[in-house]
Amino acid sequence: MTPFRTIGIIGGNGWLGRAIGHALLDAGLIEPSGLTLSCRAGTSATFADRPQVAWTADNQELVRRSQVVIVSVRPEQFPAISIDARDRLVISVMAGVSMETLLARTGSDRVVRALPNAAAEIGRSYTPWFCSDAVSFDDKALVQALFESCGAADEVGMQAAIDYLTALSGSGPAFPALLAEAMLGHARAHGLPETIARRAVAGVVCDASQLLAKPGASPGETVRTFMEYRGTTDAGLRAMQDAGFTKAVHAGLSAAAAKAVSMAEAQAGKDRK
Ligand SMILES: NC(=O)C1=CN([C@@H]2O[C@H](COP(=O)(O)OP(=O)(O)OC[C@H]3O[C@@H](n4cnc5c(N)ncnc54)[C@H](O)[C@@H]3O)[C@@H](O)[C@H]2O)C=CC1
Ligand SMILES: O=C(O)[C@@H]1CCC=N1
Repeated sequence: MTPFRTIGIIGGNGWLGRAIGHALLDAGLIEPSGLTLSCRAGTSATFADRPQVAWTADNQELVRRSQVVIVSVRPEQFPAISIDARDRLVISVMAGVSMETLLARTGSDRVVRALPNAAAEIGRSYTPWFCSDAVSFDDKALVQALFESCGAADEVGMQAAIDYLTALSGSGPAFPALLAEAMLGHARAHGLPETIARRAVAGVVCDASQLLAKPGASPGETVRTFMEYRGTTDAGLRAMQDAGFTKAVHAGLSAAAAKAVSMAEAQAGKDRK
């Protein structure tokens, strides 16, 4: 199935742009000759194994060649990009750039605000997306297929949910990394050999966490089941809670969500000036 004939990724050389490009090609959603990527140098060794993929430094040229335009530059790089993308389906994956800003700066009325995460690189992103009124039923099916090539995806009906989820699932891959780093530091301080410490931490954070992916699994029930042993895990969980674990997680998510909102307001403010 190749539902897209032409797609362009502005910032196709970046972490997320590259991951999306690879996912689309690997899923067979686009032929290499239908994919155009832009970067400031105008060429890159990325996708060298697929020489039909086109590179350009000219983002308007990318728009000209593409029915679907994905914007994947950093939010602070977006104001420097001047494109007229009317009649194109525009998909932004940028954190903290509002629908209103995207509509105003791209000239398109068919705009999607999506928030994948870094696990797109391994086909395991969770990507919520929100769209403007003019996005058609067929466009929506394409957007869902596009992000399912990177993992799981859901349309959400409220833009505010995207700002919130920017924090929860967009930034999310960094949070288990922080937990793993804290565990590693503790294991090292207890004299564990580095290899064993790393294997033990990966065993917990990457492997044992998959218990939560079992059908019907519930994080709350898992915690309660462990606590019922009144043993080592219960002692550990209680000490973590007493030290403010849940409070720290909630504070982190609130700070990240507030940052997404303030970034969007700052971009909109620049447009009003
Ligand atoms: N990396 C992540 O985990 C996630 C990133 N995002 C969003 O995705 C966007 C991209 O993030 P990353 O890929 O991580 O950043 P990145 O810095 O790796 O990639 C951005 C790319 O855009 C290129 N670029 C900058 N200006 C350009 C221009 N005028 N024309 C063409 N290319 C240009 C840069 O050279 C770079 O290769 C950001 O807005 C970020 O908020 C969203 C969710 C997760
Ligand atoms: O940290 C950031 O701003 C971006 C958005 C989500 C992940 N990375």
